[in-house]
Amino acid sequence: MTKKSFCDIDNFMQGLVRRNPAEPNFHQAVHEVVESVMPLIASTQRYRDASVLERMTEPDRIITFRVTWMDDAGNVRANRAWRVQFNNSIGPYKGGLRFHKDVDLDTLKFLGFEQTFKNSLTGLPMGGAKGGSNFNPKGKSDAEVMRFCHAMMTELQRHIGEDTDVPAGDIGVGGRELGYLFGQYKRLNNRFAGVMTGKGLSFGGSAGRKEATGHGAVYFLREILQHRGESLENKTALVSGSGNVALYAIEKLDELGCKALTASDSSGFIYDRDGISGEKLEFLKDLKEVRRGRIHEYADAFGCEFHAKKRPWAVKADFALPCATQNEINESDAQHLVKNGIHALVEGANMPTTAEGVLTLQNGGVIFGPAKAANAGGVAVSGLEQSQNALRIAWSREEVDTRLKTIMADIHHKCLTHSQEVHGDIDYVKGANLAGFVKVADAMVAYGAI
Ligand SMILES: NC(=O)C1=CN([C@@H]2O[C@H](COP(=O)(O)OP(=O)(O)OC[C@H]3O[C@@H](n4cnc5c(N)ncnc54)[C@H](O)[C@@H]3O)[C@@H](O)[C@H]2O)C=CC1
Ligand SMILES: O=C(O)CCC(=O)C(=O)O
Repeated sequence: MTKKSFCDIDNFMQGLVRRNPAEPNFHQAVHEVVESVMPLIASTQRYRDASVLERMTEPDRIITFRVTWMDDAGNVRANRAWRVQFNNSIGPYKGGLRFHKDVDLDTLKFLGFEQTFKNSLTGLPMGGAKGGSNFNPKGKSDAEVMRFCHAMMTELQRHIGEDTDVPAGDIGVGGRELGYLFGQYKRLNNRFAGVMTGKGLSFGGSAGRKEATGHGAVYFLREILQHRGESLENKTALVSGSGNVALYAIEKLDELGCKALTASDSSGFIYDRDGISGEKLEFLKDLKEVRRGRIHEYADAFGCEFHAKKRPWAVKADFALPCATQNEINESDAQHLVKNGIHALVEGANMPTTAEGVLTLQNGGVIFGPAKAANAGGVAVSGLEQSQNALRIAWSREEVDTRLKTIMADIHHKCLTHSQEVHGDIDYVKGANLAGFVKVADAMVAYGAI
């Protein structure tokens, strides 16, 4: 009998789209990886024989469930939630939970798929997963969020465990939500175990986890620049978002001498020509982490520009760090960035640039740091939180930060060694995809046909 060959990208994608209709984000994420890894698969018999790509693009399991909770007015409400356990070849499933009105299976499949490669890049033993709900936290009271989280964990707890699946935060899931979720896990199971990361510092959380994704993205940018003999000092950057990733990217940029000029939320962006730093950054943290207010309040307080319903990509700067959400930089945004001479773009958010946007940036000579590599610092410190929980110890902030810097430098090095030269520059997209792929693929081959 002859064996089937799937080494044609279009053929492979047609099959994937047929099997997963109406999931454009998942198609986009897979296509980018397939383009990078297909030449390697074509030349590597053991990957072809083991059908690694077909298996890697099919989640191990998807759990769908209803979450019923009561709002403050006494109405019974129902939401849909999922956990996509994508691939546990190199470690227990690991990845965040997202609460946002637009969450659907397409979003969580693209995120779980990406997470598998990202977690592999960290060098730590973590598989890939993602979960969440179409629950909209906007405008909900603390008590409503608590009841929702408790109800969600009542089901989710059956499917997670420190050696099985370890969720964390993502959009709409921060310290408050993780506390409610972990508290309910502990109550239902009568055990205090490292089944979640991003926990509060007084109950098993790691120093530096809150800051890790934003700080890590800036460390990755610094690695890119250092490799070229350049630095962040006296430069400027555009940042989108004003949540967990954005706030700590702004903080680290400021610390390393680069002014963050912008921040945004779904209502628009602020443009502060003097840079977001000092008491202004503290105001923004309080506004977003504590008071949960809107971004225009920063402009009201400090007299800078607020652009309603706009994104910051037409402002001139040296670097861009999209840190809000997927596909927030399209082709036309990318053209603005190229026209304004942006030197490098590093993705803090997951897949914030459309496929056309990535091409435009790369063809326009912008150094492009993809999310899998650039924002891996968050999950890396989650991995360190798991290690600390398992050892029942707590490392200092300095210890965690040193390890984070080493991991980000190591990811940069892996990208370089796996990348190919395009347009006279290093292709970090190919480098990250290949480096992430090889480790997972080798483990899958070792296990045989399971
Ligand atoms: N929290 C983490 O450790 C990690 C997060 N990420 C990714 O970073 C991005 C941001 O996540 P977090 O900062 O954790 O979430 P967050 O909930 O703390 O902040 C999200 C930010 O994005 C903005 N936003 C959300 N949807 C938007 C939309 N449709 N249009 C414009 N702005 C929008 C929000 O206003 C907010 O400023 C996401 O893509 C997430 O998947 C990636 C790696 C780790
Ligand atoms: O810390 C984690 O487990 C997951 C972080 C995350 O969701 C991500 O890297 O996108």
